[in-house]
Amino acid sequence: WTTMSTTSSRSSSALRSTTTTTTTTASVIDFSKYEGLGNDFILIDDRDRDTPSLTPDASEKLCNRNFGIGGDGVIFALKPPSSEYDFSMRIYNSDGSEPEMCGNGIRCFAQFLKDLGADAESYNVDTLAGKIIPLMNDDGTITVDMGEPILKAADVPTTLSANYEDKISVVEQDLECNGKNWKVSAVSMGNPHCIIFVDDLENDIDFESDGPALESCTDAFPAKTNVEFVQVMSDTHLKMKVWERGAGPTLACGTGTCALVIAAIQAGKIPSGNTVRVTLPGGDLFIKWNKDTDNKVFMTGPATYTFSGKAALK
Ligand SMILES: N[C@H](CCC[C@H](N)C(=O)O)C(=O)O
Repeated sequence: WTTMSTTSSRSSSALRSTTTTTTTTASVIDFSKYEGLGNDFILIDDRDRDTPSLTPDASEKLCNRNFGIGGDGVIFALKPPSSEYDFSMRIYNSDGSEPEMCGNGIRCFAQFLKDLGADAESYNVDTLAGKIIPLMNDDGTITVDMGEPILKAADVPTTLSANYEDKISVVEQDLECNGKNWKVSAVSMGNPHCIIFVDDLENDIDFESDGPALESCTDAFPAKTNVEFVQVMSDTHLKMKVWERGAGPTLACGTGTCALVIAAIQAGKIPSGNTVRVTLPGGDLFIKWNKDTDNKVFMTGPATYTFSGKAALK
């Protein structure tokens, strides 16, 4: 893909014009855009590769909403590491950092595969958070087996002390950050989440200030963290706002929604055993934690194609 720009100049001695042609050659990539409750991703078909075809830096540039395509991250569909899997998924956040997993992203990933012609009902996907299994529902939603929550403090990772159930879970522990004292719960879904329960989402937090401060509170979260502020509406309905690690304020966070339901149950704010509706800025997700059986977390929600195109790599 080249742009031809010609400039002509007229020499003082003659009216001959000289044309110099400059060409700007940049490689061009094919992409598709998908979103899950407004958490939007650039999807790249790298199914013939083991590793992403784009660097974190190129991905960050593509996520720029003025100078690039725009997105909360770039997701790569890669060949599987073994016959145990159908595909591998890798993701870069919009700041170029690489998280272990992405809940809205894996639904978009599954829809992308379906639109590329894969016709399975479910997929075994290899991720940095382990095996994740999206199931395509007849109504167009996607239910994802997100695996088991990670509650052991050292594995989240968090330095906050464990204080619950065999002293492995971090539930409503004290943390001072951004000049405020917080009650923090810490859960990982492969990626770390700092969960804070508030009485009033709109008035109890200074989101644009508290969010980034907690995200980067590496004393408590050595790998930084996603931050979910949660208001309990009923035993089966929660409301949340999310400040994501490496992406900032997003309209939805699937792993964060799973994590906050786990934290709400661990903290005794809602009973276990139900499917919980979580209202995010971008819409609702439905979460079920099989706490007393296989300990797996299931998330159900939409994944929507928005557009495809070609983009210049800068
Ligand atoms: N920003 C997250 C990754 C994306 C997670 C979120 N978009 C989701 O839907 O789970 C992190 O650095 O852990």
